Amino acid sequence: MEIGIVGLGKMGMNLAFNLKDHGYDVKGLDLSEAALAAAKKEGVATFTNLEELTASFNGRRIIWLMLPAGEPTEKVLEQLLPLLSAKDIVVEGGNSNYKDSVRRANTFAEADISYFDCGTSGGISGARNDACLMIGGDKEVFASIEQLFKDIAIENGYLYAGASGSGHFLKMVHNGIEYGMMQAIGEGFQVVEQSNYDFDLAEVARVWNHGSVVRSWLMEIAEAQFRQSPKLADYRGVVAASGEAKWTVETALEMDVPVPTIALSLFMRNLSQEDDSFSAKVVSALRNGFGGHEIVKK
Ligand SMILES: O=C(O)[C@H](O)[C@@H](O)[C@H](O)[C@H](O)COP(=O)(O)O
Repeated sequence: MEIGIVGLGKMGMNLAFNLKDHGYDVKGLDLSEAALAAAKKEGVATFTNLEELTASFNGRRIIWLMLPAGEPTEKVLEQLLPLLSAKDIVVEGGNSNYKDSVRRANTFAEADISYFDCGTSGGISGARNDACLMIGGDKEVFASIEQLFKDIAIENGYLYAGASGSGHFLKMVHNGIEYGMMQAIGEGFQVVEQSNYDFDLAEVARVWNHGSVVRSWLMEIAEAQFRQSPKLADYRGVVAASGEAKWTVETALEMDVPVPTIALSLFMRNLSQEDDSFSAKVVSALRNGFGGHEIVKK
């Protein structure tokens, strides 16, 4: 089966190799020469533009996008639409907002092109060997390409989630949960680290990974990181947020569903980006104003 991967970044490249391992005729497109060379070395046919990529198929095209969400994905989809034919298939595997996925699926449906939103989890190693996939789109067309998802996913690691948008909806909520779990692990280890005991954090993570309620992949990652850098002394506590937890909170607000843990986890990341927050300065000024409490000056 021929399949085109647009975007040979960390995720796309490994997905291409995963597909290659499963006998697919993989075609890769990227703007980076280094990425194209790396893909070619592993037997992926490489392309530098969508026209040539789409023209290279012998039959029904399956184009899998693995691009940063937002503008890059939107632009490529706009360019791709006129190059495809009825019955072709698009799989969008980035971290897109599910509302964008619904809109895009409707646009492609007008040209009789099936559009699947595919929430992809498991990081780089997942993309390479055993992905976790949440897929939204037409059920019958999904059945016709189900083997594709089965092949690249871990056993039991794919789900036909429902109508368009449902795949990215699930991935959005998944990432909200991810934020909450990571924040809780971070807070717990701060208490452990600042206690009067002389704990070896890697060893704490190790024992929690064996039989405890909180054993998990995240805890395994914590163990590995603490082994590399026992107190993370060379790290700064600055954490980015790509958008999905924010969408989870926005969606929950629209639905009147309380998500305090996910919301606070998101706010903690936002706060981590500020060296010295203005809100804390205001609180300090107010406290000084009514109580004469000391202001810590620069
Ligand atoms: O399930 C996954 O494999 C992850 O969720 C993955 O998608 C990644 O971690 C996010 O892109 C990071 O998101 P943040 O930048 O918001 O932490």
